Amino acid sequence: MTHTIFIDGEAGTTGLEIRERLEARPDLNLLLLGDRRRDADARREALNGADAVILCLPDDAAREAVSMIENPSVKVIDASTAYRVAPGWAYGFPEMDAGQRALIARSQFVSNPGCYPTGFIGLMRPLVKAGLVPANYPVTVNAVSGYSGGGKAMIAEFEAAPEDSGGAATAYRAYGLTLRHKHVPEMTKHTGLSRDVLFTPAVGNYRQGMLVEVPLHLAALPETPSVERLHGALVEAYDDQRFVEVADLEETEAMTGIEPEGLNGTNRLRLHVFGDRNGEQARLVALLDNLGKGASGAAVQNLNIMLGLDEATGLI
Ligand SMILES: NC(=O)C1=CN([C@@H]2O[C@H](COP(=O)(O)OP(=O)(O)OC[C@H]3O[C@@H](n4cnc5c(N)ncnc54)[C@H](OP(=O)(O)O)[C@@H]3O)[C@@H](O)[C@H]2O)C=CC1
Ligand SMILES: CC(=O)N[C@@H](CCC(=O)OP(=O)(O)O)C(=O)O
Repeated sequence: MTHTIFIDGEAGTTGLEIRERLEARPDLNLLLLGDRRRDADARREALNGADAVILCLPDDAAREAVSMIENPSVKVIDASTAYRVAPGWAYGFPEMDAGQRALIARSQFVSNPGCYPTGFIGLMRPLVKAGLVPANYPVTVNAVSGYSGGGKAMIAEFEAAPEDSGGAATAYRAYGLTLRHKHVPEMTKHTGLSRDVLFTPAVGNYRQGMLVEVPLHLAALPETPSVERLHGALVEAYDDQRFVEVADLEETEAMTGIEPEGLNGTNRLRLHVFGDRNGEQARLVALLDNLGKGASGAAVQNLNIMLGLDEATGLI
């Protein structure tokens, strides 16, 4: 059986990556609008005629697309921030809880997680659930992303020829300085924290890949958990998961650095627990491709789950 898929936003950064992952699949038929992709009538027809639609649009355009869908049998995956904490939408992070995959499978509306939240929730949710980090703990999350995270506009900024931009793009930029980044609500809600996380993102002068970090003073946590205990909680949470892995402690102890491009082109998320020798501090670090498990890879994984296909089809 062939399923018909429509990607609204097919020519954007996320849309193009999804298209690449789906185009070669014989089990799927892609509906492409080409030059008619901004035509409201063409979009409405495609949005209601496909078996599944993936919205790769800015938030307002995603809300508009959802309002056009009248066919209750169309499965909807939204890659934007619009519905990530909205009632009636399942959060598309299948590994985050034992029942999440089944919830995604039976939902009509699934919101694809943000790239930074995928790393952060992956690290923190099991620790909060295990009681190692209290729900009201003041958590800080520091992160760096490649510039493709900012979509077409940021790619154009960073890849502009010097003669067009008046000089080379910056090497590194801290942003989100008002501390009200759009990812804070989903990061807080889906880890089970009661206090907004303090999020300090940055963008570097490389195309894709990201590191998401949480530094912890272990003595400030109940029972001063050891690095081994934090690591054990993560290992237990992701046992047998294909796309989420926890690096061995021996491996992390031998590492002298970690680079954000290490999982590019994959749908994988790797979690590390670094710690000091006295067991007083830990540095949790998630590595992922912002366009892989952080966006397009995750969308394809959710699509497979929602259509009842092998979850790994078309993914690395
Ligand atoms: N880049 C990333 O790493 C990630 C992105 N996301 C989210 O995915 C969504 C898409 O982001 P991204 O691919 O980076 O963005 P881009 O800017 O690269 O692409 C956006 C696409 O949306 C289309 N579009 C914009 N406005 C409208 C509209 N009013 N009606 C119809 N189409 C419209 C554009 O069409 P046209 O081609 O005609 O300009 C373009 O194809 C965003 O919500 C973003 O937050 C989520 C996780 C990671
Ligand atoms: C480098 C950069 O600008 N990154 C984007 C996040 C990309 C992303 O995850 O998009 P969603 O918001 O849809 O999740 C930002 O911080 O807004």
